[in-house]
Amino acid sequence: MSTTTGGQEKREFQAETRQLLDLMIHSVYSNPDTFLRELISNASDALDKLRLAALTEELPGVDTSDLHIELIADGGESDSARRLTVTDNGIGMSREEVIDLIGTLAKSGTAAMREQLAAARAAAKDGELSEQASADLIGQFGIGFYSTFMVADTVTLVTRKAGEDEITLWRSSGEDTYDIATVPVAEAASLGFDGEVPMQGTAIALDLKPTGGDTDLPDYVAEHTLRRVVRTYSDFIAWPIRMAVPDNSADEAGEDSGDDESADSDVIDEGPKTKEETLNSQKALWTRPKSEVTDEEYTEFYRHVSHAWDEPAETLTISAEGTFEYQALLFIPSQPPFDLFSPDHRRGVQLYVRRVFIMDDAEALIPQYLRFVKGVVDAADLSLNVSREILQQDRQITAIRKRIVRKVLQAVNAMRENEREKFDEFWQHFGAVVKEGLIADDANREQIFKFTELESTREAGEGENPRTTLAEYVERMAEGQTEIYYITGASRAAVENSPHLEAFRARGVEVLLLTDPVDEVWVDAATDFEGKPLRSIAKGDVDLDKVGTAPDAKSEEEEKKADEDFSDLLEWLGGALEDEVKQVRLSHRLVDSPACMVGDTFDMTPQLERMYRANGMEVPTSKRILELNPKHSAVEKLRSEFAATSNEDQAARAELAETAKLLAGVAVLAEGGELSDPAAFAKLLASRL
Ligand SMILES: Nc1ncnc2c1ncn2[C@@H]1O[C@H](COP(=O)(O)OP(=O)(O)OP(=O)(O)O)[C@@H](O)[C@H]1O
Repeated sequence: MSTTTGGQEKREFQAETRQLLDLMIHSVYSNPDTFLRELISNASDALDKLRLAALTEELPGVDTSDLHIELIADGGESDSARRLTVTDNGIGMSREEVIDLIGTLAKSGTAAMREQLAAARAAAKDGELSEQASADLIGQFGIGFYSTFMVADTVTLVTRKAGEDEITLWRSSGEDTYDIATVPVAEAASLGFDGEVPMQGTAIALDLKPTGGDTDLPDYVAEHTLRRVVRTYSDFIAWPIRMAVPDNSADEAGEDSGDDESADSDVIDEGPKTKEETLNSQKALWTRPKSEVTDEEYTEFYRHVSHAWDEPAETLTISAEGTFEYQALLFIPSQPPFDLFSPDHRRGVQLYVRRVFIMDDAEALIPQYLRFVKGVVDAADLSLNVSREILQQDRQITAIRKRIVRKVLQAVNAMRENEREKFDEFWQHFGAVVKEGLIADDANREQIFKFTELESTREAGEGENPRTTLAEYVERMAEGQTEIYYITGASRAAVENSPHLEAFRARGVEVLLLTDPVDEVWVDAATDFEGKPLRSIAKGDVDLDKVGTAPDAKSEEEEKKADEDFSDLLEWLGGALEDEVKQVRLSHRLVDSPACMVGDTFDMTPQLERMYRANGMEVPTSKRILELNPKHSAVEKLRSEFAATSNEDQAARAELAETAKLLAGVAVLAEGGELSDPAAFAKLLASRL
């Protein structure tokens, strides 16, 4: 909803944005300093974009001679009249961009944000979020511009998009609405902004909250505070961050200053003399040796490039000289972004060419399965005009990507070997993503397998890792076992209780329990490990005769007899259930359960079919095989009743067919599957109670 008066409007924030603002204003985030990092980071991006636009001649004639960020600290008349303004002469924003980017939360984040906020509120006492819960939320969504409301009562943004003749003012005190006004440049004064209107770029003026009281905020117009915050969080920013500071040099220079001194003396009456100082060192972090950079500097740089608020789990530096000269500074995050599995997730690292920013999210540098890796690659020999399409085919980029992949995989492996807890967290957050590499990256599959940890039926001892690598699994394989057994399914609880496992359990044979959706796919792509085939225990026939130790091994004669005894029943059932299953046979994998469903070796599992369908693909439903346990009383009863009746007795046969359908339904439920017609099954079951 909005009210319009000419170019001026009062607009309401979206519900999510309002909730977020409320969170910002009413819960004190543990580190209010970060608002300045966010503003400087945005300003730096705006300067990068302007320089790039000028380089690629999108915006010819734009002034890039003195691109910089400026902090204007105004102590005002009293504590409550202090104002800090952050300006940049970068790309600026159009009115629409201000509404879209500043007035609204990033679109991809809104739904996720809404859910998380609701969940956090539901979990909180009286709907009030704790400091930690707010910090977690802020941390996950990286709230950028809105963090200004931690320190300011009113925020005013004035901006002019490069190449446009309008200036837009946006103002809000973080409640339900914001004001927005757009005027032609010539009428900038009519905006009523009581600061300097930028003729290029953006100015963000913060009318600061008082320093005393409950909030206990630092004084963000004090020189020492601003110096400290810039040094701590933004030292590496490539653009100068300037501020006017008291100039004592004139006093020290004494008479030598001559004419200048007397010229300046006119100004002295207006207040103390100041000079512009650059507060940051501007050193690109990736050009500095790792030993000279502190962890804090890396952390802040990581937060700048990734728009994240967590700590990096690993920091990797790569440097190459010779034919392809480049440097890379890469990070493995400790927390996953909320959209890691969303198709909109932006992948890739920033690309620079000789310190000049070229593009964000250069996906050609990182494969999809390492999409969580963030950072910078600075390549010496690329054209500044390089496009995404060209990057995809560039030999140098291919070589860099290969090296990055190798380095990241090595780092993950080292983490597993040396830092168990860190690896556990990494695997919990990113394991399912890395496993996509088992499908997509044949060349590195072996390397990925080294640290791919999977759940299994093995009972881990106290303090032991409950997951296993394939190499560890192979070492423990039972006597006579030549294949790696696994079962896939929707959850551990579902697969763990699946009837398919019974014979394996009885023989003490370990089975991998694979419950990530991606597992369904990589097991088909990576058909073996160290020459041992991977084998689904829910597909094909299993022959466990020579594997492990059977508690009640049946002799060949016994098996032959069972086959003979059941052959008529099985044949008849094949016909009676032909709409539901493609075959009915006796099982070698059941011990306690009466029946289970299996697929043919190359059939898709029902979960995989569902996954493909969820992704909009058309997949026919493949019929499965019903296996019966001849030792189970229900199956034995079915056999004897079948033997005691004839085909002529239609009512009796219909009843037997129903019993078989019940068994088939039970088999699906037991593996945690979905019945094709639950209502019919329920009705049938109820009629037998
Ligand atoms: N000084 C600025 N100049 C030009 N555009 C800006 C400026 N500040 C913000 N923006 C635009 O507004 C967008 C939103 O900024 P905001 O800080 O809220 O989020 P962000 O930086 O994109 O990401 P995150 O929320 O993850 O920090 C930016 O992406 C940018 O397009």
